[in-house]
Amino acid sequence: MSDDAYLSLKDIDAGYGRTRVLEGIDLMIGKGEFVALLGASGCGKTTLLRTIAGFALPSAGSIRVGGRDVTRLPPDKRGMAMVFQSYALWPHMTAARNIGYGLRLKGWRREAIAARVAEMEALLGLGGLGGRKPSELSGGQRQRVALGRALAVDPDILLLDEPLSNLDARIRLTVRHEIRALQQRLGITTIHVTHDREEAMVMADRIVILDKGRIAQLGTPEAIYTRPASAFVAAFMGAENVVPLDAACSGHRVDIAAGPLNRAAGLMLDRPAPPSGRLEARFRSERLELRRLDVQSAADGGAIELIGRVEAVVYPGGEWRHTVRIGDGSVLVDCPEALPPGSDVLVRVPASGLFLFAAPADGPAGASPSAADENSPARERLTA
Ligand SMILES: Nc1ncnc2c1ncn2[C@@H]1O[C@H](COP(=O)(O)OP(=O)(O)OP(=O)(O)O)[C@@H](O)[C@H]1O
Repeated sequence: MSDDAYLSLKDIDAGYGRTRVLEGIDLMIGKGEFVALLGASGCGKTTLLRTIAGFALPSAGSIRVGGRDVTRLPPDKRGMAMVFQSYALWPHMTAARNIGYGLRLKGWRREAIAARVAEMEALLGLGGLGGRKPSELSGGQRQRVALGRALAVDPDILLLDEPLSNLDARIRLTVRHEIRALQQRLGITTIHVTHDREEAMVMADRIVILDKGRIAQLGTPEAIYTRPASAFVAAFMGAENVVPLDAACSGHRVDIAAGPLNRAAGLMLDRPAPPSGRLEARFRSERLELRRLDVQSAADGGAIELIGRVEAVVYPGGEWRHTVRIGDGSVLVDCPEALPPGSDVLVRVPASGLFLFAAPADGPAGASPSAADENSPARERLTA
């Protein structure tokens, strides 16, 4: 995706008044691609979408579509259509008139509009509902009317601003698959703003992770999930367990010194290791092993072993979720069998599920040996 990008953003800065929201955004999107913009509330997702749409002007940079510079063009000259979070349907108009709204603005003839509206109603499963006002439709139906209005004008690019966030959880699951299937059938280039990680994962070809107005990572769902480029992306993609470790690293090799919170370990990573020194280790709560500390086991390498004590155990469904105190922090560990609170345990994290980053100067937010509770198993090992 380089020279043949269909939509290309080059060095975009944008904001409101003197507040800068987006900084140096470079983004290339291929024709027919579905890209999700994912990030925490306030990181600039909607601002980026509005800038692409032409509702906000960038203070620097350029936007091109199919080789044409659209940076200064008004929204209706960009060949794009947007579906808003609130749907923004006209309440006094029927579903059919809402769908045909953009066509009327373009001066289409009445019969041509009726034919196109009928086509959209059939495409979106709205048959028989065209005569209803938005207030007489369910949330999912309103959302489809909004989508119909956007697609009716046959845009080159479809922009979706959290269109599923007002739907209840069950309907969202169906609608996300419907939108993705429709997008693939029509082959329409689509940018979808969401703060729902799973929604981005199941819908998009590629995901852009935004952090404070900058692109933190851009890649396929699988690449971002399995190879997060930073501690921020790892945490955002669910690797929220964090412990500090001291390691000597070289190439892909990581040798972790025994510490109050962990046993010694030697790992070969499938990616280059971070620089030697204090590391921030991140991992998800799944695909871990939880063992009683007093049960002897042969260390088979390929994993780090953390020393902790079970504080709480709950059953959210599927596996038991343990809160394990490690030093003065805690991690969540899911496993098929429950170990009771108070159990001294080893948490095994396989190298394949471990993300290592240089620790920030002010230290990671997770467990720290310095403040380890006097009675913790970690402390016992330290003083043994
Ligand atoms: N019209 C505005 N005037 C001034 N500041 C604004 C305006 N709209 C948004 N902002 C600010 O710009 C920043 C980015 O907002 P934006 O709506 O793009 O974030 P977002 O990632 O879409 O958030 P959310 O997920 O909560 O919708 C926020 O700090 C927000 O307060």
